[in-house]
Amino acid sequence: MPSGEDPTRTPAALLRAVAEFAEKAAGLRDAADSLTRGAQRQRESRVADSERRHARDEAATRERMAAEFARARTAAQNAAEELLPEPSAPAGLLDAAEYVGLGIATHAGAGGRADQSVRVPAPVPLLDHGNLVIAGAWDDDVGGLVRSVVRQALERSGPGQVAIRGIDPGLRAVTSAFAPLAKVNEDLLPRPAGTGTDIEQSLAALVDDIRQTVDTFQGRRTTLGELRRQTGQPVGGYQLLVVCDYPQGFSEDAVRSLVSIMRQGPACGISTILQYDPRMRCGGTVDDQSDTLVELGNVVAATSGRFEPGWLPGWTIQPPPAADLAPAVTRIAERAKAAEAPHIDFLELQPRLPLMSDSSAERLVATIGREGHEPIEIVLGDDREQRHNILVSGAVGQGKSNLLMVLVHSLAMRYAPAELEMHLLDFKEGITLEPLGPRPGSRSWLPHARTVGLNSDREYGAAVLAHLVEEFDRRAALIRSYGDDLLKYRRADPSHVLPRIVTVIDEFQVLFEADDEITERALADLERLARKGRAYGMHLVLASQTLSGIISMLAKQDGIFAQFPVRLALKNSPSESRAVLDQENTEASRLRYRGEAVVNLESGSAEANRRATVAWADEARLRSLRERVCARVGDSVAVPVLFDGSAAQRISGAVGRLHELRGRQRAGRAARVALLGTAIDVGVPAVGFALTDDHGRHLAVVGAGDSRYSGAANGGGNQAVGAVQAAAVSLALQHPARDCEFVVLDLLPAETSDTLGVDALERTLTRLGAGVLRLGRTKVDPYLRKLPGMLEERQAGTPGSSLYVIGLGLDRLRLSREFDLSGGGAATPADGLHALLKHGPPVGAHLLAWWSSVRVMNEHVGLEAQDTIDGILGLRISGRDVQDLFGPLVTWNPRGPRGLLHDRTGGEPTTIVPFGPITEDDVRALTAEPWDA
Ligand SMILES: Nc1ncnc2c1ncn2[C@@H]1O[C@H](COP(=O)(O)OP(=O)(O)OP(=O)(O)O)[C@@H](O)[C@H]1O
Repeated sequence: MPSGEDPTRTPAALLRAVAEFAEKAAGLRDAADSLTRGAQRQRESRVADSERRHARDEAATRERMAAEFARARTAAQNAAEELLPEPSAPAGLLDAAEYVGLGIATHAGAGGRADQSVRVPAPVPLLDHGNLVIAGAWDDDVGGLVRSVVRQALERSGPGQVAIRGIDPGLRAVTSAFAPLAKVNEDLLPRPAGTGTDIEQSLAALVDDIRQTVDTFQGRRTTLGELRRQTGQPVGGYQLLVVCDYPQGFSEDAVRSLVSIMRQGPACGISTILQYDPRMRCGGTVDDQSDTLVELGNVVAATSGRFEPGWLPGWTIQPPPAADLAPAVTRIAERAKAAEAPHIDFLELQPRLPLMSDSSAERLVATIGREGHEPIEIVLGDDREQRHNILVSGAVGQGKSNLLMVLVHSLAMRYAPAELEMHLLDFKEGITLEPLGPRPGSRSWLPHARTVGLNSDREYGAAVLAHLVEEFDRRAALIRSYGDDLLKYRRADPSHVLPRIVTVIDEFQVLFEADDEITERALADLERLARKGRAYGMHLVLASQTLSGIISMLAKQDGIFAQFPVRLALKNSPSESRAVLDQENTEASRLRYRGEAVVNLESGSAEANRRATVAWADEARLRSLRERVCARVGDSVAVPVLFDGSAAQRISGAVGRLHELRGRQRAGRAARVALLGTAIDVGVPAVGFALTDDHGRHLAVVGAGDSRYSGAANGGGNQAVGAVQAAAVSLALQHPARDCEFVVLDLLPAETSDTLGVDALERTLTRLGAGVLRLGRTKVDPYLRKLPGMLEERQAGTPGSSLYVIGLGLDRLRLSREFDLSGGGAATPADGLHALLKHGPPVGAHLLAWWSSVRVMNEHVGLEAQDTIDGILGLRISGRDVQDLFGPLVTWNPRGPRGLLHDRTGGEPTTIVPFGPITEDDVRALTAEPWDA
C-alpha cells in the first residue's frame, strides 16, 4: 500500500466492507422481518393493554432498522463501486484490473421475497491480488462467466498489458472470442495448451516468469502493480491464466507448477481463473493438491447456472447477461495495437554531465532508456567488454526511429565532435534524420554528423562504406604501431586526438537487396568494418525492420552478426525476434507497447534479456539541444554533408564546383565540363561530361523527361530539359570571356515549350552574358542546312567562340533524305546534324541534345555518324535500351530522379541525380553570384 493511503480504503478493506455491509444489510432485513412477524403475532393474541404501545415501538424500531438497512446497503454498494468504478476513460498503460465484477450478488432476504432482497455488485480481486476458482462442471453459464471476467481484465487494464494463457484440454475454446488480440501480438493470445506436455511447458514458462519478476523485486515485498506505480513504467506485463476442466490433462508436475503460480503469481502479475470440476478425481497427489488450489483463490460454486460466492454464504451471484463480445474485443485489440510507452523525458534521463565534456578515448556511452528505476546504458568500444557494434530491429511503427534518435543525441550530448563523428544513413522514405542535416536559416543540425543520407540509394550506402574503409586504412596506418590500440595511440601524445566514428544505417538490408556488384562491395566493406573497426574507434549501428530476410546471406559471411553483440529489439514477430536476438529467443515478440525494447548485450542469448522503456525523443527538446551544441561548436566544425535521394538537385547548389571550373578556364587549363547532376557519393560533388576538342565530344540526354521529380516550384519543368539546361548554364559560366554562343533548336510542342523550361534557359544564358539564338520549329531546318558550311568556315579559319547547339525534343526533327532534284548537292538537315556530330568538336562546336526515344536518336545519328556521341545520360529508358546504349552487361532500373551517365571513352556508367529544371531561385542565385570576385 503506498504510504499515506487510508487503510480503510485499500481494495482489500473495501472488499471486506462490501461483504460486511452486505451481510449487515441482509441481517437487518431478516431482523426487521421477524419483528414484523412478532408484531403480527401480538396483534393476533390481542394483548389489549399493551397493543397501542407496542404498535408505536414497532413502528419506531422498524423505521430505525430500515434506515440502517438502507445505509448498510448503500455502503456496500459504494464500496463495491469503488472497487469497480464505471470506466470513464480507457485504462491508462499502468492500470491493471485489480478487481473484476462477477455480477450482482443477491441475498434473498427472509422468506425469499423479492422485495426483501439485498443486491450489491460482486467484485472479486484479480490482477496483483488473487485468483478466481469456479468450482463446478463446465457449462455455457460457466463459459459466459469466464469470458466476462477475461473481458473485464482486458478492459480495466492498460492496453496490451494483459496476455491470456489458456489451458484447455476439453476444447472449450473459451478464449477464442478474443482472437483479434493474437493478430495484434501473438503473445497476447497464444494457442491454448491442450495436452499433457504442452500444459506442463506452458505452466513451467509461467513459473519462470514469476522467478524473473521476483528478481526484479530485489528482495522487496511488493507487487508488480506497485513496482509499476513507483517507477511510473509499465514494467513487465500481466498474464491471465485461464484453466478449463481442471484437473483433466494435469500431471503431478503440472499441478505443482499450478500451485506455485496461484500462490506466488498474483503479486508477480500472473492471476489464474481456474474452472475446476470437483467430481473429477485423478487420484494421488493431484487430488491432494487440488484441495490446496481451492484455498488459493476466491471460490464461486457453480451448479446449473447458479453461482454461490464462497465469501458470502447464503448469497447467489447473477452474472451479467451474455452479450456480443465482438465490438468490445475489436476495441481492446485496437487499443493494444496503438499502445505506446509512457514518455520518459530524454533530457531528464541523461546523466548530469557538462555538455560534450567526456572523452571517447576508452569508450562511448549512451543512455537510452530505463528498466524500472535503472537507466539503461549502452557502452561501445570498451576493450574489456568487447562490445563494439549494435544491431537494432523493430516492426514498422514500434519506435526504431525514436530509439536511433535517442542513441545519436545521447552520444552527441556527451562527446564533442572532436571526440565523436557520425555518419547517419537512412534507406527508407522517411524524415527521421532530416533535422540532423543542415537547413537554410536554422543552426540546429548535428555538428557531429559528417554525412546525413536521407532516402539513400544503395550506391550512396556503398560509397559511405567505401569512404569508411578508406578512413579505416588511414587509421590503421596511424595506430598499427601502437599495437592496434586506440587508447595507447591517444595516450602516447596529447596531439593524438582521433574521434570515434559511429555509423548508423537505418533499413540497412536495402543495401543488399540485389545480387549485384554493389551488394558485393558493400558486404565486403561492412564485414571489414564490423570485424576490425573497433580497434580504430569505428562502430556500426545497423537497424532493420526485417532482418530475417537477409540473415542467411549474412550468416554466410562467417557469422558477421557475431560482431554485433549489442542487440536492441523493439516489438516484432517471433521470427524477427529470433533473427535479431537468437534462435531460441522470442522475447521481442512478447513486448507490449511502442517504445518498449529488449536490451541484450550478449549477442541475443535469452538469459541476458532485459526489458526497457526507451526514452522519448521529443523533436522540440532535441532541436533545442542541437541548437545549444551548434552554438557551442560555432564554425569550428564543418556543416554535415546532406545527401537527400528524394530531393531534386539544383545547379545553383553547385556554385562551388562552378567557381572551381571557371577558375580553371581563367588559368587557361583543362576542358570545360557540362555539369549534369550530383554523384551518389560521399561529398556529393557535381559531375558532368567534359567537352574537349576531340571527336565525339557531344552529349545526348535520352529517355522520357519526367516532370514528377522536379517539384512544384518548377511549374512542371521537365527533367530532361533540366539536365540540358544545367549543362548549358555550366558551360556558359566556363567562358569568363563570354566567348560562346548557344543555338537552341526548340522542337518542343509550342504550347509547352516555355513551361518546359526553354524560356528559363534563354533568360539565364542571356543574363549570364552568353549569346543565345532560339530557333523555333520552322527555323531549325534552314539552320541545319547551313551548318556544314559554317563548320567548314570554322575549319578554314580560327574557330573563335565556342558553339553549343542545344537540341530540345529532337524526336520531332524530320530527317528524311530529300531527293535532290538539282543534283547540286545542297545540304539537307540530316547533313547538318551529321556534319556537326562528325566535325564539330575540333572546331569548338558541340551538340547537347535531348531525344526521348533511343530508337529515334539512333535513326537520326544513322550509320554516317555512328559512335560520334561519347556522352550519354539515360533517364527513363527500357532495359533493352540500357543495354543498347551502355553495353550488353549493364543492368539499370530507371527510378525516381536518377540518370545513368556514361562517357563512352572510358569508365563505367554511373548513377547520378540529375539537376532539376532551373527555377527562378536558381536564376536569382546564379546571376547574383560574384563570379569574378
Ligand atoms: N520510446 C517511446 N516512448 C513513447 N512513445 C513511443 C516511443 N517510441 C515510439 N513511440 C510511439 O510510436 C510511434 C512510432 O515510433 P517511430 O517512428 O520511432 O517508429 P518506427 O519503428 O521508426 O516506425 P517506422 O519504421 O514506421 O518509421 C511514435 O510516433 C510514438 O507515438
